[in-house]
Amino acid sequence: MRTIAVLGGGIGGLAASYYLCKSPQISKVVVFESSNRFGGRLWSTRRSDGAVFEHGPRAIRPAGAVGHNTLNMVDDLGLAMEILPVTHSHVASKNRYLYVNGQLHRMPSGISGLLRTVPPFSRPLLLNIAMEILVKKGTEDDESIHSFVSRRLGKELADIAVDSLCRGVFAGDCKKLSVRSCLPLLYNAEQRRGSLTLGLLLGSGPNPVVTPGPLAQRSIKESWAQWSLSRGLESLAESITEYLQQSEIVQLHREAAVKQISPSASGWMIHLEDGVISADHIISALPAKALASSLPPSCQPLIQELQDISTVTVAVVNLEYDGSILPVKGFGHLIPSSEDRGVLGVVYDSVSFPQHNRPKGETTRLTVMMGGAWFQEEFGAPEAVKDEHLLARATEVVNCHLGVNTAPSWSWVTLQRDCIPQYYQGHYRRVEAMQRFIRKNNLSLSLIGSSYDGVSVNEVIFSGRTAVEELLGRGV
Ligand SMILES: Cc1cc2nc3c(=O)[nH]c(=O)nc-3n(C[C@H](O)[C@H](O)[C@H](O)COP(=O)(O)OP(=O)(O)OC[C@H]3O[C@@H](n4cnc5c(N)ncnc54)[C@H](O)[C@@H]3O)c2cc1C
Ligand SMILES: C=Cc1c2[nH]c(c1C)Cc1[nH]c(c(CCC(=O)O)c1C)Cc1[nH]c(c(C)c1CCC(=O)O)Cc1[nH]c(c(C)c1C=C)C2
Repeated sequence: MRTIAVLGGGIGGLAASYYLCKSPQISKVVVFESSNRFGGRLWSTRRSDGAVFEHGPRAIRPAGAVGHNTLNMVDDLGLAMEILPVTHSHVASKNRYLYVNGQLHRMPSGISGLLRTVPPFSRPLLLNIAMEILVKKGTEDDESIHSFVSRRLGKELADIAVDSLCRGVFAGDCKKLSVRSCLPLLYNAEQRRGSLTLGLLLGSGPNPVVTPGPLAQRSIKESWAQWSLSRGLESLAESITEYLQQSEIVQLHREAAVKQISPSASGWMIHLEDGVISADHIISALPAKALASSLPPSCQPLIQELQDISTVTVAVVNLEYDGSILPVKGFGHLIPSSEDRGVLGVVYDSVSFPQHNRPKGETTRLTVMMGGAWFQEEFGAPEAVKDEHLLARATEVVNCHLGVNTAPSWSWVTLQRDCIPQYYQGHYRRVEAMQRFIRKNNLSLSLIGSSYDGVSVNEVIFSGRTAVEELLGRGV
């Protein structure tokens, strides 16, 4: 008879609860979420005319073990009918742009793109790739992404392409982010094969294996590059919530902020605003700093490591324009920090997912993402920044980069505060130290969510599954 408390009702906490309630070994699962809704960063607006806008994640990758795992869950939840796939041959998969020197440049792709000199790069990228095989293996146990890529592929690629990609995934600074924690595939390729090219061709070590179910098999057969859901990605969180509500062993609490957790003879006492609940084990899916502020002083070394995990704030501005206004078609464009520090990129949502456009009359939906690691220096303190200022900057970018001089017919500004953890150099050591502390002190505590081993929705869901498997493996 075991009670598991799940702290945090974002996709990480929901996924862990989903896996827990599939196990006959568990008798009770109690989920605590501080806000009035589940889903955390998964947040979709469904307008009454049928249009859908994402204020958080907008597309999930189907590939690999973590991608198959999420699709297996989607299938199990009965959401397969709602899936919106984007195949590799779709224009949104083929075309991604960089905005450099005041112009949009299509990112090189395919063999022909690598053989030619494609601006903004000054020579064919195949040369960088060919030379990479000859570069000696690094000696550091971790390195910034910028330093790693400069060393192996050249400074130009690091300054433009990799700088932009880090902004388009982590909203972060590639000179601070860790290659080992953010791009483990590339780090392992160098470690195991001495080269990225060889590592990617020959494989670079064991990966988790997940048997693809029918939907994941369909994604392979049809060559999907990304997917969303017809009612937006928040419906994944809503479906898990509905599934959990039907389970007799799950209790879901909204507006239930965890204030303090303290050890007890059998596990933990969880202190809320209006009461105390006991649990045998805690799965924390809280942001690292929120967990740090709840832990007892006896956990000081763990508290310190958790507090030291930085996060960044992203301003997300959804824009809708009447008509078809884009000069190019594709996923969107990224902006390197050398071009504009404050604006990270623009997603052309209506190209990837036209199904989310309102059904009547042609419209274009865009999302401008701003801030990230540069938020404070560009916009000031997040609590003081005005929505009108963010909206004005976003529409100015659309005008300047895409030549759109009409005003949007609809807009929405969201400030996603402290939303993407930054895995700085040495992050892997921090995670190892936290796990060591938990083991050494026999704490009945699992850490999941985006603060530790991957920020994508797939990785966060997989972290929930792994924690539950480890817990059950210990015979809880
Ligand atoms: C703008 C943006 C775009 C993104 N785009 C993509 C994308 O395209 N594809 C992709 O795969 N990923 C994307 N991501 C990343 C992904 O969405 C997140 O990393 C992931 O959703 C994080 O899930 P989580 O459960 O770890 O954290 P969260 O969603 O932050 O959940 C944590 C939960 O804990 C709750 N909480 C906090 N404190 C307490 C407390 N004291 N007591 C109780 N509850 C508490 C919070 O309210 C929250 O609900 C994006 C993220 C952002 C911000
Ligand atoms: C401009 C800012 C951002 C854009 N998306 C995100 C930010 C901060 C957040 C984000 N995007 C992706 C992920 C998940 C990563 C994963 O491993 O699945 C997250 C957290 C997906 C993604 N987006 C881009 C890339 C290269 C990736 C990685 C996966 C893939 O190759 O599909 C590029 C990209 N992101 C944004 C734009 C405008 C853009 C490129 C044109 C928006």
